[in-house]
Amino acid sequence: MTPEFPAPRLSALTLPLSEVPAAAEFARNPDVRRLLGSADPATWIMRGKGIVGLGRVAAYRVRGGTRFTSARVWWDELRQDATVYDSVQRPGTGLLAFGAFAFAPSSTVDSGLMVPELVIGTDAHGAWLTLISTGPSEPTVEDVDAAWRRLVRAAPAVARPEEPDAAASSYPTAVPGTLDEQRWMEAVADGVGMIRAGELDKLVLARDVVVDTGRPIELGAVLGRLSERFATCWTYCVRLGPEQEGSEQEGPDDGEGAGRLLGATPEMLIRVHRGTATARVLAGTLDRQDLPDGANPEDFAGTELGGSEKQQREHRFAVDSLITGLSPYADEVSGGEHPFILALPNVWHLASDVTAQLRAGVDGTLPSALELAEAVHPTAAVCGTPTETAGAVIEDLERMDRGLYAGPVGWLDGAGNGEWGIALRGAVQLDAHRARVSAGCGIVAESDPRAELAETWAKLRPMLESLPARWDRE
Ligand SMILES: C=C(O[C@H]1C=CC=C(C(=O)O)[C@@H]1O)C(=O)O
Repeated sequence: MTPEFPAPRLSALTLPLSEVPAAAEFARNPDVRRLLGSADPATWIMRGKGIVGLGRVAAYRVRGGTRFTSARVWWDELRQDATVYDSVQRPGTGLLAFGAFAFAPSSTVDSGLMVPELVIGTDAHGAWLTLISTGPSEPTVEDVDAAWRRLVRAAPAVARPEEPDAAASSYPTAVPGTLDEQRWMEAVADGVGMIRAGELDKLVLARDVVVDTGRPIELGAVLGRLSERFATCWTYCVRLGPEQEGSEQEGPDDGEGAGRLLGATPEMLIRVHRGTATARVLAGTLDRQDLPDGANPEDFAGTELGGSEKQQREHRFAVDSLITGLSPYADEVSGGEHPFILALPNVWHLASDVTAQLRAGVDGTLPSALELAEAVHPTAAVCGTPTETAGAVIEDLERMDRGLYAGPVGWLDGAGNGEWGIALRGAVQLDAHRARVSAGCGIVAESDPRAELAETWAKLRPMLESLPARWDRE
């Protein structure tokens, strides 16, 4: 596919936020959630820290089996030609792109990268701002000030979204997407049959629903709600371009926001910070709504998840697939032997944190976060074991193009650092007020279709409850 722009010549200037006069008020409380009211933000936020991108200076969109490689080639060219002035020098400073990649090589949905004009980042060490512009001349502090005034709408306080409507628990506006509930349970039963027949060990089957919120989706409110309620997840949002999945018309009249991917994922596919790779693998789920009256939540999760041989096995497949993908790039991979229980507001998961010290390749460079995302995607948390068999069975049984759901979403910088989550617990906007929301479940020999259906609702809930949110701007 032709790039939206060929790799342009870019210049980037990164400064500590405290050196940007126009950002003085924001710098006193640099919680990046305060930026969510700006137009069309790209986000990667956890506990109020992370990265927000505004505006765009370049984008690359691609489909097919070489989508990762093509995007890497484009990014390499762009970063080699760029002039970067970076006085902060931390992961995420200097040149940066947000990106999202389709789950399957056969997807007809675009994958790609997009480079924002302004990047505001915070980590444990402080806050910074990067202005990226086209052309070889160094951006000045005046340029940064002007871009801030043009692009940023900093709210005085963190978004305070309304509590969801009590009626929202019945999800009156969510209608089945590709398969209705009955047909999806039949697909799960078919999958269980194939596993029992020894055709594969594990399979992740997903389904989609379409939500019409009945009023324009207020993006800042939705992201604000997700990032507050799911503070320990990564709130992601990226729109690669105007003509994407769900666009019913082509060109500038596309439904507003069509193709935007957003959500709050608990699963870190791969993070690379200065030569160390980390991942948070999740598989094995328990709905918090299943907690019996009067039961102790920790004890219940410990017994039902930690003590379940079925859940542990489902989890092990996911960890093993991650380690297999990562091992060729690392001297040592550790973690995953003793899964822990991750408590989220809607569910508990079995979780493993895996760490690897990366090894330089034959060209003497360390693998980048995007290279590793390609190497480990798709893990058995979203596909199955063996990977190729599971991928083919998924296409056959789900009967849908997953699009960006369950693919890598995140960011990368010019030094190879980056964070790529798995696009779970999210939605793709179809137009101003409709979104497609997807969720899936790991299926093993003992899986029960009705229980798996209930699990998909538990995983759909975060988005379904967040979409209709309004933002109290007072
Ligand atoms: C595939 C999804 O979740 C994965 C991540 C955590 C737990 C999972 C499970 O227990 O099935 C899934 O592997 C999803 O949220 O759509």
